[in-house]
Amino acid sequence: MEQSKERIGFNNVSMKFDTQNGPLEVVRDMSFSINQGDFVALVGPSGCGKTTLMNMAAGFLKPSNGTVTLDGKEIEGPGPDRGVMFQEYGVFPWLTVEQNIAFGLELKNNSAKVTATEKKEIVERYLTLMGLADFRKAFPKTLSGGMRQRLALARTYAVHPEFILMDEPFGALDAQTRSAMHDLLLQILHAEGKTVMLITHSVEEAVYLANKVLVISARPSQIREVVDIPFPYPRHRSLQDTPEFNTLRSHIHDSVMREYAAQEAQAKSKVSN
Ligand SMILES: Nc1ncnc2c1ncn2[C@@H]1O[C@H](COP(=O)(O)OP(=O)(O)OP(=O)(O)O)[C@@H](O)[C@H]1O
Repeated sequence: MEQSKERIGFNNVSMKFDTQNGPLEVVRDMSFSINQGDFVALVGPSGCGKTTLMNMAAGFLKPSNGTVTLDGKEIEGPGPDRGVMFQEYGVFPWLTVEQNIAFGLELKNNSAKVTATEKKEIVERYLTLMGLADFRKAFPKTLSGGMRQRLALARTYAVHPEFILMDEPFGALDAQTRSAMHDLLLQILHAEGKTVMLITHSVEEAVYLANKVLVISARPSQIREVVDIPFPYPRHRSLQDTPEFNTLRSHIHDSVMREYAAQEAQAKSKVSN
């Protein structure tokens, strides 16, 4: 499939929530495309509406106005083509580590015909890749936050979704594991050619992983800036030490900080009114 074909489209999307304090306009008339093979990272101030946008792509929320489409058709609900990983990990506490990884494959079993042997191989592969092999029989509550996050990553990757939608997937990891998980994700994408939407608070992570970074404005959110990240894949960690990487990182960082300041100013003016 050609690289530039639109897969997920946000078309004049607006979102208003009814809250105890009246209507809250979270997203205003936003349009952007996620094309085949894109890795799109969304950065912006806390509470600006990034998770809301991801929920729309996942099919958990419908916009108040406008449409979110997949291959030109309006998204009506979640589907196995979109693997979603939320901030709060998304692992089932009543299943062991290996049962958690196998869970999505069992669901997929009906449609995509994963045999029992293949399922075992996939589970083993991700237990090893995520450093969880010694904990296969453990329940999530006995794992550290970082291990639970690795388990959630394993669950998301194991079902081989066409799209990976991730909300702060690496937030609970220590710096070394985070770095290893970045490289693992890049490897998987390189091998399997997926399309990714990532929400992150780390500008460095966004620039290292993505080919396009969207800077989202203070609420009501709009796209403040689209920054193309020109570094070819596969990428290596040494990229992060180059002047080109640092120039992009500081540019995006400044842009995000301006939006933080705008959001703070908005909040202060509400308090003083
Ligand atoms: N179902 C809902 N009902 C009412 N308000 C909501 C609902 N979902 C989200 N909001 C509000 O919409 C705003 C945007 O929330 P959202 O979680 O999308 O932001 P975010 O950019 O992902 O934040 P963060 O970076 O802190 O995770 C917040 O003010 C939140 O309180």
